[in-house]
Amino acid sequence: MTGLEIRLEDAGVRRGERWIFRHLDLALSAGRCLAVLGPNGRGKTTLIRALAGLLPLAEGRRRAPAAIGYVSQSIGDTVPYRCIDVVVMGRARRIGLFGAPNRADYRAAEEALAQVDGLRFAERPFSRLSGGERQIVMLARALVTGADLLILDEPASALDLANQALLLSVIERLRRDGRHAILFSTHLPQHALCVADEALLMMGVEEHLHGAADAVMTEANLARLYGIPIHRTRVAGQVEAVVPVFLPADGVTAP
Ligand SMILES: Nc1ncnc2c1ncn2[C@@H]1O[C@H](COP(=O)(O)OP(=O)(O)OP(=O)(O)O)[C@@H](O)[C@H]1O
Repeated sequence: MTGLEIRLEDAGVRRGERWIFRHLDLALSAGRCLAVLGPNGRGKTTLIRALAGLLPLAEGRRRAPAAIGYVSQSIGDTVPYRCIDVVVMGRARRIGLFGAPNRADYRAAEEALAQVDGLRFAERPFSRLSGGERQIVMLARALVTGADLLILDEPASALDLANQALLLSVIERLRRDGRHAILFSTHLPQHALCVADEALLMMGVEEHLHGAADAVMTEANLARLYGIPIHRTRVAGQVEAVVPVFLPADGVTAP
């Protein structure tokens, strides 16, 4: 374990006159993984940007390490570089303002791409990748920072099922090494159940349910969070899926 910790105390962020969240307390240390859940527009990205130090708090306190591996939700499609160069940019803190990346930086970038099964993208222009492919490259860029704290905004939003599994295995491996703290937002509650120790449910501007993922993500809490009936169902061994309950209006079900 390291002394790594990110912490928010009684934190609030306002957009104009409107509070996005208030009175939010959060602490995450090395070896832990926290998932942030909430419906569209509830404030997950706002919280993540505040945690990453990209948005100021209107009230409360933030304590965070200087180095953060951050993957944003929106990834520009105008970046004219090869993917390997995009990943190397994650070394900027190590390289320094006036330095140039060396062979070791490129080797580290290749290793990071290999970790996410993305080596095949290395020479391709980032701007010509699909949304999911870009997400994979940006994950490699967060890994290559060497930062102990990773903050990932909906890292699975564009990933197919195999790459979702790959992402979860990367998160799980980082969590288990005891050096990293990982915080991610998601619209896929089963991802939280798979790899997160803790979950934060953003129920409302001033209501945040935070606790052990399994304990806080009850069907009742998830139903209240999303405003629809939700089932947690065991699909394989300890693995659980979380599904919305949807019945077609005409009562027809698939054969
Ligand atoms: N730059 C901005 N100026 C004003 N309001 C903003 C700005 N960015 C976001 N908001 C508002 O803040 C609220 C929270 O947005 P945020 O992007 O944090 O939600 P989210 O939970 O991440 O949503 P989603 O799941 O759809 O990505 C939304 O109502 C949004 O319209």
